Amino acid sequence: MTDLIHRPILPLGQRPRLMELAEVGKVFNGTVTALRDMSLTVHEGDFISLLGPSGCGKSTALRLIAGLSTPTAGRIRWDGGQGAGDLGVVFQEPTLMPWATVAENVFLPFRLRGKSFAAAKDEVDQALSLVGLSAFAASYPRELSGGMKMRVSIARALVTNPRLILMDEPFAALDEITRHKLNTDLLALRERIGCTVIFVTHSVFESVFLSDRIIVMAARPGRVIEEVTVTAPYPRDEVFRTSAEYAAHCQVTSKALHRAMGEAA
Ligand SMILES: Nc1ncnc2c1ncn2[C@@H]1O[C@H](COP(=O)(O)OP(=O)(O)OP(=O)(O)O)[C@@H](O)[C@H]1O
Repeated sequence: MTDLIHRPILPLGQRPRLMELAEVGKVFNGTVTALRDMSLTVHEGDFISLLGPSGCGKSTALRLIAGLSTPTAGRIRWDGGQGAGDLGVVFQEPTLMPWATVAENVFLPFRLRGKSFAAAKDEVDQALSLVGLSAFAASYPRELSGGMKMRVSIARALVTNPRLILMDEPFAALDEITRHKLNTDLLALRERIGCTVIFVTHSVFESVFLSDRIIVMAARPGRVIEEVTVTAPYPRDEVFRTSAEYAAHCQVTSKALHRAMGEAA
């Protein structure tokens, strides 16, 4: 079986640069400044959360990085250039094709590139195994719970072995227990394949649990206010979630978010 590449995750400060945003801005219709002057360097292995109130430009930033929208100012640059399959995207809705099986849904990024199912089967099997859904390859989305649908969406995002996975509030619509479980599983997945993630969330608790870097943003206009580093080591699990260390990081991040929300434009 072709292995999805395992990329080693180096300690913060030693990671090679993957891509960067340099003074990136987005103005809609010449009037709405969705994002102003965002600079961010992403390193291989980073788990970065974009955290902020509604309207601070989190989704806009993600869409710009995904190439779904073009900046009106600044530049986005990938070290070594950006190739096909370098990006995987997970949205809040799993956006699965209801008429296709789980395996066919995960195969989609390859189908769009003209690859046959037979040629991609190893990767599809392995992605499904990574999200714990091997037994459901032949099932249809309607047969799955909300959490399982989201796992399919994650498998689809990582099946091409992307250098960067973008996740836009993927667990926001799920109940808290499922959300905690998927948070833990996402970190376990990261340990196994060494992926780089940019994750959009409204939740201080979720951002601290998952990330080693939290970019705190403010609205009107959308902009970065400060960066919080979460130094707690990985792997993180339910023990970490109930630890004093976790509570302390949540407090620091919460204060940063309050500063961001209190700032005048
Ligand atoms: N296509 C668009 N046309 C006009 N304005 C837009 C468009 N997309 C976003 N905006 C505006 O840009 C600002 C930032 O929106 P964005 O969706 O990036 O924020 P967000 O932080 O992701 O918010 P939420 O947490 O509510 O999803 C908002 O004021 C929004 O109304």
